[in-house]
Amino acid sequence: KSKALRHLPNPPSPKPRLPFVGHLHLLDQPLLHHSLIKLGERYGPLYSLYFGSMPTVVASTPELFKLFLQTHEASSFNTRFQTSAIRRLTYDNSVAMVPFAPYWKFIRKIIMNDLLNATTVNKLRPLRSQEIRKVLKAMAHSAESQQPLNVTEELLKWTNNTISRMMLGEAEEVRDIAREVLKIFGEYSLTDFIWPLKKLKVGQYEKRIDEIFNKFDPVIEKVIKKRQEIIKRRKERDGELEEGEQSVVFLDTLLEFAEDETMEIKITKEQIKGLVVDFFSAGTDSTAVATDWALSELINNPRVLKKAREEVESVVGKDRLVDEADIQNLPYIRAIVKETFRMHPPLPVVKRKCVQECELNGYVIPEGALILFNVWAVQRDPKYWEGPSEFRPERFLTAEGGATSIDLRGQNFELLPFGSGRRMCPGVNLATAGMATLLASVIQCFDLQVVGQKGKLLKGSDAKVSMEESPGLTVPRAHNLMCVPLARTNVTSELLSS
Ligand code: HEM
Repeated sequence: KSKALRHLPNPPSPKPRLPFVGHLHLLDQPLLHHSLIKLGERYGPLYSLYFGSMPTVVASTPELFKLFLQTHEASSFNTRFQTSAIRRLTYDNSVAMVPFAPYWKFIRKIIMNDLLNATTVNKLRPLRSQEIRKVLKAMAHSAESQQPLNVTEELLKWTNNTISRMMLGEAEEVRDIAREVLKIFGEYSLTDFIWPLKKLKVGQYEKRIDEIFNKFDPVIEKVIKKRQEIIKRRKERDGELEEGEQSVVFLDTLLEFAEDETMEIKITKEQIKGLVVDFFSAGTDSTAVATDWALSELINNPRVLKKAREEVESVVGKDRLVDEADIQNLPYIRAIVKETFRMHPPLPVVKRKCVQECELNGYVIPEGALILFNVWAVQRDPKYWEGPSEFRPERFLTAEGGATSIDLRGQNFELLPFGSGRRMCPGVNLATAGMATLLASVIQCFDLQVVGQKGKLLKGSDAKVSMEESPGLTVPRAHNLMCVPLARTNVTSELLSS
């Protein structure tokens, strides 16, 4: 501790702290957020742990979130902690992980102004609509053949295809290898916390990282070469697009910036590759998992589904498919999205790193500490939410049916599924718009009949989906959502013939 703060304690901590593992043995639940809640019952809303040799501080009230992510963010909590898998597979250039330094500012500005800004995202609306139609088409096929559909898998394909096409102009090859990258990001690597293990490289973890890297790199190199050719040809035609060519491809934008002498920083190929991995890892599973939770809640809450369907039918009708532009007129659907993120944040524990020692609520937060914000706990806390374990979208609506002022943009500290502050998620609009459109389209076109574990259709009050969680990079439902959709509208037959 510095001299100025020496008189202050660290947040309370369990005793004893064991050699090498620190307090890791106390994480005795399969999911981190549940272990942290259990420890919080004993040590309060702000406490410290050692993950191996890594000092870790856990916070779990909106007031604390605000202190960390607003009051002290700029000076102390502006960076994240990265594992060795993330470092290697993002070419040590993940925008999500790099320190709060000129490169982060530069690339974050590009993301906000040139990639995920409203105009660019709008230009890609037809692409997103095509990808939603693919999901609906798979449902229509399943409805016709009466063969169960793995909806969870379709949703993952949907988000991977969407991000892949927006980013690279194509989907297939990169998508599969990107899934492997994500899988290893999600694995809990003890080698990163317990230093003797680092030397032993236990569990072949590092070897697998290298194998995945060696598989991923040539694929992305090939895509980059292809895009460079396309950019060259386009320049020769004075910027005119080829027949059927996508109007925006993020990779093209980035490659053009790399050639642009007037840019304040010259972005390198490694940095571009890092950003590609970032968008896959940040934007695919998270959106698919959240949508899966939402559909499951709708299946388990027929009252909510009925109300949502009434809204879609009165605003859009039955003769045309819901479009992303309709979402602004569907407040109940938007409330369903918020309620899903409240109950099932795909990242239940938001992580930051303390880069400068800091006093907070009478305690010292040490430099280098990993900070864990237990967003899941706050979003289910009866102190902040009435009937927190009930799926009730109405809580986000006024008496007149409009939206309340609580949103997902990091200003309401009791609801932070996308984080808050300077490093808040830049994909919040893209993710919520896509999710709302997909939900409204499914609600409009199908009834999802649930298939149970034994492969039989579940009927009446048995037609419920398990809400058990499973661990990973994001927190998905433990079981795949298997359904036989039942077509509700003529739009479905049009889907099959398209
Ligand atoms: C349901 C979907 C999503 C959820 C729940 C989610 C959640 C989050 C959270 C909690 C953070 C950390 C925020 C913080 O530390 O305050 C984050 C960061 C980030 N997200 Fe998302 N995200 C989602 C979708 C997306 C999408 C679609 C993209 C991009 C296409 C994206 C790109 C990023 C990036 C680049 C960062 C790092 C930002 C930085 O460090 O400056 N996310 N996201």
